[in-house]
Formats: sequence, C-alpha cells, structure tokens
Amino acid sequence: MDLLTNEKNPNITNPRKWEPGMRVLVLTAVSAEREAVLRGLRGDRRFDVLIVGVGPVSAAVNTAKALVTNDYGLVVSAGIGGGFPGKAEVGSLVVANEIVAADLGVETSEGFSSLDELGFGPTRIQVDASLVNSVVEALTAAKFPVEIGPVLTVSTVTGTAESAAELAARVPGATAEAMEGYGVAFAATNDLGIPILELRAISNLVGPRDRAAWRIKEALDILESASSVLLEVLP
Ligand SMILES: O=C(O)c1cccc(C(=O)CC[C@H]2O[C@@H](n3cnc4c(=O)[nH]cnc43)[C@H](O)[C@@H]2O)c1
Repeated sequence: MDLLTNEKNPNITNPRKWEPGMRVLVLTAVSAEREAVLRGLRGDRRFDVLIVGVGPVSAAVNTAKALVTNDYGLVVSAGIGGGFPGKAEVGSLVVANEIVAADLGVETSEGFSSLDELGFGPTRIQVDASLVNSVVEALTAAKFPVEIGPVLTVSTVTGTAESAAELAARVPGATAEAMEGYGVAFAATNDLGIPILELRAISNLVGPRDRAAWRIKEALDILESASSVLLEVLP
C-alpha cells in the first residue's frame, strides 16, 4: 500500500434517497442567513436550521455534530455566495449540481493540482440530479432567476480577476463560490450517504474585492423567498 494513499475519502457515497416526509437539516454560516431561511420556512417543523460557522472546517465539524443526534433525509448548505461573471448575476440563485473543494490541492510550477489528481481525492461531490431538477423547476416556476452549476468551496474569498479566471479554468462551468458547501456535503455524504443540496443567493460577483458592491440584504431577501419554495419541493 502506498503510505500516502488516503483510504478514507473513497467512502463518499450517496446511496440513500430523499423520500417525502423525511426531516431536512439546513446549515447556514451565520445568523443573518439562518434568520432568512427560517422566515422562508415559516416555522415548518420538518426543518431544522442551524449555524455551522464560516469556512469548510467549521461547517464540516458542526454538520457532523448535528447529524449525530437526529436522523435527516436531506442536508442543505444554504447562504449567500459569489457568482462567477457571465454565469450567475447578483440577485440570482444558484443550485449546485456539484460541490467542489476548489482550493484543496498543491501548487506546482505548472499550476494547481487537485487532491484528486494526486490520488488523495475526491474533491468533488455530485448532487442528485433529480433533487436539483425538482428544486430548479419549482424556483423557475416561482419566477426566480436560477442557475445550475458547480459551486466552489474556498477557504479564501477570491479577490482578483486573475484568481477568478484561474478558478473558472480549474473547474469548467464554475457558477458560484462560497466557503461551506464542501464541508457540509462531506459530513453528510461520507459514510452516512445522506443526500445533499447547496443553494446560494448571489450577493456579489467573484473577482476584484469591492465590498461596497456587495448586495447582502438583497441576497438575504432572495434566500428567504427561495426557502419558502423548498416547502413545496420537499413535501
Ligand atoms: O471582504 C471583506 O471584507 C469581508 C469581510 C467579512 C466577511 C467576508 C466574507 O466574504 C463572508 C463570507 C461568507 O459569505 C459567503 N460568501 C459570499 N460571497 C462569497 C464569495 O464571493 N466568495 C466566498 N464566499 C462568499 C461565504 O460562504 C461565507 O459564509 C468578506
């Protein structure tokens, strides 16, 4: 056996299926996001909405803790996020079809190599296509501007056009960026096989840092409205 082979990661599986009536765990990074989701869910008792903190490590640890005590049929990472230019506008919603740990790898003289390429992977978690489609159909019917695509999890918010372009080249189709999705998804899928979703309301574009351009209030309002659509999709 190669001493550096990671035998843990291949246990990421997704054998369980969401069934109507199952409990849903929604994880947000901060309380403003949690409050928005709770307003949208209008007190529906099938949903628990918890704060896991900012960043993938905090998100993974706190999601894993929450999954010890309750049985959930679906885990949702929800919050605001950055949209890749030309892929997701500010004020739109992004539903992940794939959740990608986009900066988990090594830097080489030829550029970035992901853990997958080094044999330590995977760094990408697929989302069940039928779940994605039913959420997107319901959001579209409710007239939300919605995009489907890979949502990147990063430990550092992208702050230059060069870094944004590098990430977009690294993950073809990259649609949004946030900091928690992969941590939440890893905790839910690894060994437990609980289906996952990631939903991001776009507050800013991925690229040069421009704090004044962030539309956090608008994104939280959209997150609230989108959460009420989850009530219909997840009966
Ligand atoms: O730029 C700043 O000064 C700054 C100060 C405090 C917090 C931030 C954040 O980026 C909060 C990250 C938080 O929000 C999500 N998020 C929203 N937009 C993005 C993005 O473009 N790239 C990554 N994460 C984003 C993220 O999931 C965190 O929960 C900045």
